[in-house]
Amino acid sequence: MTTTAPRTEARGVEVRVGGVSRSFGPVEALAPTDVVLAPGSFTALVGPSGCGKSTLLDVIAGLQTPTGGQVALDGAALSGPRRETGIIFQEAAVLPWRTVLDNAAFALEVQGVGKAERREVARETLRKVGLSGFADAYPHQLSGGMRQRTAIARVLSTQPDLILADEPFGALDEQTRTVLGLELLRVAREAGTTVLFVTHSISEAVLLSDRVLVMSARPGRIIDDFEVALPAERTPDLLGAPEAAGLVERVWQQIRGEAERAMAQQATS
Ligand SMILES: Nc1ncnc2c1ncn2[C@@H]1O[C@H](COP(=O)(O)OP(=O)(O)OP(=O)(O)O)[C@@H](O)[C@H]1O
Repeated sequence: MTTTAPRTEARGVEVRVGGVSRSFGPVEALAPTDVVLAPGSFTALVGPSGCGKSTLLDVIAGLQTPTGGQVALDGAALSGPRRETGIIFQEAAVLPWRTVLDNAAFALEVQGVGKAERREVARETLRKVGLSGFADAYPHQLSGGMRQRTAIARVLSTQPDLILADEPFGALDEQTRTVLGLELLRVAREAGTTVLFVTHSISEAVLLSDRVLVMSARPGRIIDDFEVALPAERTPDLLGAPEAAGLVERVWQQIRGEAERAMAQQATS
């Protein structure tokens, strides 16, 4: 089973979210939110459905302009999408007509990197995600987990300083998502990348993260911030440890009322 690499010197970016809010017409998705993500940290964001998690991620990605407030990366105000930010979605973003290798190299191709160089980098990232043996395969020949690994390899090929992951393993079975989550944690730590990770699974949040942020029902705001005091080397059996089980329970207690509130909201809106 995959274990976690030791943390290296962080080369990730610092993310400073200052008073960021976002409305869609009359719908206030995100209430003014402040949060700082330390360089190289791995933070999970949990909260009830529709509370504004994806909205916050999109704002940090520069894909949505906040209604109020500002995002600063290493002190510089964010004004739109940037190539150093890698985004991983639930549905593996792979191009079916390209091989795994050329999918992994795709973002570099868009950036104008020459064929030999981008293929070399892509081979290296495929090795990191355990897909070297499938470089010449096409996505339809892969399992869902392998397709998501390909999408992750594509993001890693660009050597991002920030990875934003929006329920990246939500479509996968429990065992595969645990393996892939630990892989993502390992490669992010090796590279010192800052990660913000949205998940509906509290145990996944606890297993992978340094910190778990809990959002309220819409309009979303961060109502709790738990430090995950588990050993740096993460393995699935850690979830059985009393510290982890206790933290899962505390996060769940915090989220439960919000989930009920969100469901009541959705029933009436
Ligand atoms: N483009 C949009 N136009 C109008 N409303 C939107 C838009 N995007 C999001 N919303 C609304 O903003 C709120 C927050 O949505 P968001 O997708 O950020 O929530 P979420 O926490 O990521 O949800 P889930 O966990 O179900 O994926 C929801 O009420 C949603 O309907």
